[in-house]
Amino acid sequence: MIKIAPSILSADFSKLIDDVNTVEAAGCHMLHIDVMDGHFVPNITIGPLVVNSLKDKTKLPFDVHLMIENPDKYIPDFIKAGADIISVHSEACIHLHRTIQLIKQHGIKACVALNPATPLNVLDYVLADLDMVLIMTVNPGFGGQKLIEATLPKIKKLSTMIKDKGLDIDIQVDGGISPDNINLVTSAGANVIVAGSAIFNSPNIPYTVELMKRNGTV
Ligand SMILES: O=C(CO)[C@H](O)[C@H](O)COP(=O)(O)O
Ligand SMILES: [Fe+2]
Repeated sequence: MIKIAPSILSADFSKLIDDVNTVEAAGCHMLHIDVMDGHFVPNITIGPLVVNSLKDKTKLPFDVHLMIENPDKYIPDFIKAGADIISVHSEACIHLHRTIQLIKQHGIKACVALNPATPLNVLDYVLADLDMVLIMTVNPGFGGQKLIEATLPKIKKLSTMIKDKGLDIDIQVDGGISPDNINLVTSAGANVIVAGSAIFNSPNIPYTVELMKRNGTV
């Protein structure tokens, strides 16, 4: 079964909790929270204070996508704020193994995100420690971009790698995904689908979520 993770990057921040309640009622599975620092990516979004303010207002698990330099410094703050799974970018981690252990020591799930140009072999010696791998299908930094189709063979290759090793690891994809192209990523092997603009800019969010589930079923 695929899981839908709406990205609040495209929500209306002036009524954030209403938008969160809408996607929860629409049957989404987790809340994707994009954290950007203006250094690792050319955009600035939200920090632990905002994450914490949402925590007791929804039952959705918090999937925190850290697009920041030096993530080790902020991981404990995001865990205290309510993160249930944290994604760090391999490109931002000098000591990737240590960072993964830091997340897991706190008893939450760990995920490594890879930019479109980053090869899968950065995962060679850490894959078995992960709960999820995030394959970016756009260059991180902004919502509303077009899916880069060159990332599709990478999803497929990762799916084969995971099966060949007998591991149980989710494959998340993020960027440019809509009801019209979700089948491309799910048929390649992705099972956790992030969507920001396709969901929050939709005039009928429950219908769009339903369509994503239906079109994404392989
Ligand atoms: O991590 C991200 C951008 O760096 C966002 O999660 C992603 O872009 C979602 O937005 P959209 O579905 O509109 O592409
Ligand atoms: Fe994201």
